[in-house]
Amino acid sequence: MAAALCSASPAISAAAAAALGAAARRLRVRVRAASRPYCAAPAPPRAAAAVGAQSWRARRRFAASAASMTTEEEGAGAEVMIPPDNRIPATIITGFLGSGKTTLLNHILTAHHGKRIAVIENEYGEVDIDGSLVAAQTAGAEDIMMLNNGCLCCTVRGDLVRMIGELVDKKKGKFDHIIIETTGLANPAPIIQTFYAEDTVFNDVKLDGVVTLVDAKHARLHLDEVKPKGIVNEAVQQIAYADRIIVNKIDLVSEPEVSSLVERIRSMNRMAHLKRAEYGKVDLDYVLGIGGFDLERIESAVTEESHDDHTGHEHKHDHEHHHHDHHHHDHEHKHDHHAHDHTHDPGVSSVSIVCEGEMDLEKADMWLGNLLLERSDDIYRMKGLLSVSGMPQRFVFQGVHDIFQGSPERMWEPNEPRINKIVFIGKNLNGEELEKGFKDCLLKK
Ligand SMILES: Nc1nc2c(ncn2[C@@H]2O[C@H](COP(=O)(O)OP(=O)(O)OP(=O)(O)O)[C@@H](O)[C@H]2O)c(=O)[nH]1
Repeated sequence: MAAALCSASPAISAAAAAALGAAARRLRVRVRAASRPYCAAPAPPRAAAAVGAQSWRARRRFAASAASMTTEEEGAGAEVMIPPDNRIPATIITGFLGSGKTTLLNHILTAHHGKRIAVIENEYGEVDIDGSLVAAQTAGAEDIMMLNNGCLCCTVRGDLVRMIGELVDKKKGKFDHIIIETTGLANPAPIIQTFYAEDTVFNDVKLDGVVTLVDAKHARLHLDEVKPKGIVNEAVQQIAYADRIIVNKIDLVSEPEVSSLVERIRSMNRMAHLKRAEYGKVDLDYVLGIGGFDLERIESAVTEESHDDHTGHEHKHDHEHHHHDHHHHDHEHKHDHHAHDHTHDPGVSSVSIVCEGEMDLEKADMWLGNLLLERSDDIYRMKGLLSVSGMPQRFVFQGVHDIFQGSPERMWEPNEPRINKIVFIGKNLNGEELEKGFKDCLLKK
């Protein structure tokens, strides 16, 4: 694994104190946490002290903490309570061996976007400065660091934490974005979790998004591969965790082949945006600056729009559609005729639920906590947006297995329908049960 800095232009605007303050006010939850509290940011500013204190006491209770945040806000003003999140964004690029990760990275590094990008490479096997680092140097890399190589998902996660820490300590102000390229054989879950579970990372760096490259020619083979019991199929996992999917190498296959692959991918992950590409050529704002809480796909699951190739900008909210209570499961969707076709992808699917009404945050917190206690192995990822009783902001949360984290986000617009959404991606999901659990957390009228 190695890191390189690629320079281009503006400075990081974040004042360190503000970033830490913001981090202190974002609450994290780890269901199977040890006794140590997980909100270990330095003492928060006075206005947020109550929130910070509550989150220290109750790891699984974003409800109580957020409620107190609202109360404070009524007197202090929303700007005081929810400062901008100035942490450095980090993007994870994952995808099976040879799917085009390095090609995409080169595309990003050599494009004109004005961002200075620090790259963390995870090479499996021999230490290898590959094409991306060469590109980084060509594009003006300031520094290259070599670390122990090995599989990022298991042996060198500590190295990842140290490396990010080092980048932040020594290079802060010299880069605006971190990109981590994983090995093709990595399960990205532990890497994603690093951004929530490691205080030193969480305070300074936020996960911007997970970009998964899919090799249009070979993906089927990898997805179909039956693994011994207990061994995960990395290709499936990489799709399940994605925020953005790039079906790459479409020049090598026919259109019907791509379409059927796209449909299969959609059945596993309805939350991610998906684009087709050759040589990783996508608009950069498709992969950088995603923002952790992009929930547009949840809408599209409801609106039944085209299954194909959305970009963040093409896909506008249509609030007309929010008026339906809806639970969506790929196996129950309009493609019912496919319901039992998916014998491969061992039960990996997504369930999305959208409903109107006000949430009881305390109840939702309990429900999610208990659900993850029982099912965290199967629930790979979840994201949600809540309309919370008495809270003027949208409350957003996301989780990766047994870690979930939530915080108030922007204010609700005056005429914006107050809806609640949640998406689960995982194995053996029971849509009805999840929907019932979620809706039971609504305040009864
Ligand atoms: N035909 C075709 N070849 C591509 C495309 N994208 C990438 N390649 C080629 O596929 C090969 C593998 O691409 P890489 O970018 O190295 O893939 P990777 O995912 O980084 O590979 P690993 O690091 O081994 O996991 C290279 O020879 C690329 O030039 C594409 O869209 N079409």
